[in-house]
Amino acid sequence: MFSSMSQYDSLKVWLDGKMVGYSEATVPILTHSMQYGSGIFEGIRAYPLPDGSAGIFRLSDHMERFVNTARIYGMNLRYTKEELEDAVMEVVAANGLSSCYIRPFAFYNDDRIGLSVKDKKVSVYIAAVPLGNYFSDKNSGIRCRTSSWHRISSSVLPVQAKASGNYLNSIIANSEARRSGFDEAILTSPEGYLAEGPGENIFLVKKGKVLTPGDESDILIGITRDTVMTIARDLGYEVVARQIHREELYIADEAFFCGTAAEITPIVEVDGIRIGQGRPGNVTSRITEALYRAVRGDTVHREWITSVS
Ligand SMILES: CCC[C@H](NCc1c(COP(=O)(O)O)cnc(C)c1O)C(=O)O
Repeated sequence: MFSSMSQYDSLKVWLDGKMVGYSEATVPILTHSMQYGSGIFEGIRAYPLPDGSAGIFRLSDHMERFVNTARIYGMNLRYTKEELEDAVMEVVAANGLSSCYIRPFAFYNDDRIGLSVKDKKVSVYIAAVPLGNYFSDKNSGIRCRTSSWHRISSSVLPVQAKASGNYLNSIIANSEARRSGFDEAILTSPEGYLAEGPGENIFLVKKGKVLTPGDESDILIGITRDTVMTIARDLGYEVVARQIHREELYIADEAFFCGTAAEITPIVEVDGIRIGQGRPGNVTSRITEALYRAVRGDTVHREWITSVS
């Protein structure tokens, strides 16, 4: 028998418009999205603000991507972006979490066998859970390997949609990296250009310039990536989004992942080759400090913060 106990049992979840206890939010085991990876989701962080309230970071941008992902897959969410933003705020408030990771999820809540999604009910839930560092050795930097699996191509699946099925590509790459003794994978395109991590976007620093794969790359257009590009420009760095050859990783002065869960995680080694000094670089540290201030609402970008008390 599966254990019904979970570390989240005390939490409340928003499910199809109602707040329910975590252990009541269950679905039949033959549910379509459990069988075929047809769910869609978001990952959002809230950080404690000086007044003790929770500051949800770039809520509107995340929920816009969520509704866009549903649109790409033709899923009828039955809720507007604004209604879902209110629901996110309700979940954070109901759980009294000033610092948390928020997971909106939409899925085909129907357990009839078969791939077709026609006439299948779409359910939406929103959970908020405590989350610390995504990588345990985040501060000292992580060791990565380029994956033997390429990033999914937008000719195969919509890479700008945050859909569960995309994460099989992420999982197989991350598993290969971990099995071979590394902390994370770095995925490239079939042509050998840099793409991103399994759950993160990637940046390089070279001669003071901040580089990241361009929007035309097969990557999820990350919200933290956009934040980092804005912060880097605010700090006076030239930011270049372009196609990046894999080998540019090996000669970079600095490299780092960014994402809602990963925040900014320095990369100090790739495929056994030390990046820069083999420790987090100065540009990475300056951007990290500025992000730390931004998510706590004490910089010019107050529009990024939605406060929930
Ligand atoms: C398991 C997925 C976790 C999720 N990954 C986010 C993510 C990012 C960064 O996007 P953003 O900055 O908008 O978060 C980039 N690329 C991929 C494939 C991602 O899954 C996260 O919450 O960070």
